[in-house]
Amino acid sequence: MSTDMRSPVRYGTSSNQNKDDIFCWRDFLKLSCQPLSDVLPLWPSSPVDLRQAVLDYSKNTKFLYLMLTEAILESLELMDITNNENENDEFREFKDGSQLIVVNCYPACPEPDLTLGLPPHSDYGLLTLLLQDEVQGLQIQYEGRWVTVEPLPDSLVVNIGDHLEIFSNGKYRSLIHRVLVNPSKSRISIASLHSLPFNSVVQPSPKLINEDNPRRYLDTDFASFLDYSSSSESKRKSFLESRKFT
Ligand SMILES: O=C(O)CCC(=O)C(=O)O
Ligand SMILES: [Fe+2]
Repeated sequence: MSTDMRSPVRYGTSSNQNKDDIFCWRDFLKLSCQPLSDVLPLWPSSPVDLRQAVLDYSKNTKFLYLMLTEAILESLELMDITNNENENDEFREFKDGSQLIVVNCYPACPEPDLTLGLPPHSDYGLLTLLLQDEVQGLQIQYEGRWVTVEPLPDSLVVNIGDHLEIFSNGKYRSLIHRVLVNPSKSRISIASLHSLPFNSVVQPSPKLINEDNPRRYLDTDFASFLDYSSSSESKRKSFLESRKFT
């Protein structure tokens, strides 16, 4: 139950149990995935098949993440995927980035109207690949309304995170979402969060900035995110809002 946000294995309750005045109805296990050789021995050894299952899952989601990343870079005209020679710096950074597997459990809640599984937030990072079970709960904010993301068997939900909004200078928008709880059923979701390497500076791609498209976001890094999260300003404004030029 480490309070250190950089700790490679963390479990806990709510969103941030050290800071939250009111707890959310959620338990979580967070497993960092790199460098694998360092972190694997730190992952829980029980149940016995957990390490192998997470390992397989992280490799397969990373593969899918890279396919999506290539398509996104191509859509931004930053990469030509028909040309294999053209492995550019952007793609290399996306590939060498960090991956975090988050297992969320939202127990059945006798008074679901009094709490949330997770409060409204956007994900820190580039992309999140989310597997939800058959119980409803996830909602996204769309045109000022909360819209339920219906669970579809054998499918993943792909969420855009703050890094991709900053990197694309606002062409891709990170998505506000929240989780409701259920009066009779518990719900489990598994999120694979993909970010740039921990030490990199996230900034709008210089190739996307020109006179018609001026830079819209400040540079940012993981340390400033952690500082912001523990500051009092974070109660009033999201991290992403704090990175926008006004
Ligand atoms: O449980 C869900 O459906 C969403 C989880 C989530 O938003 C997160 O882990 O950041
Ligand atoms: Fe999220």
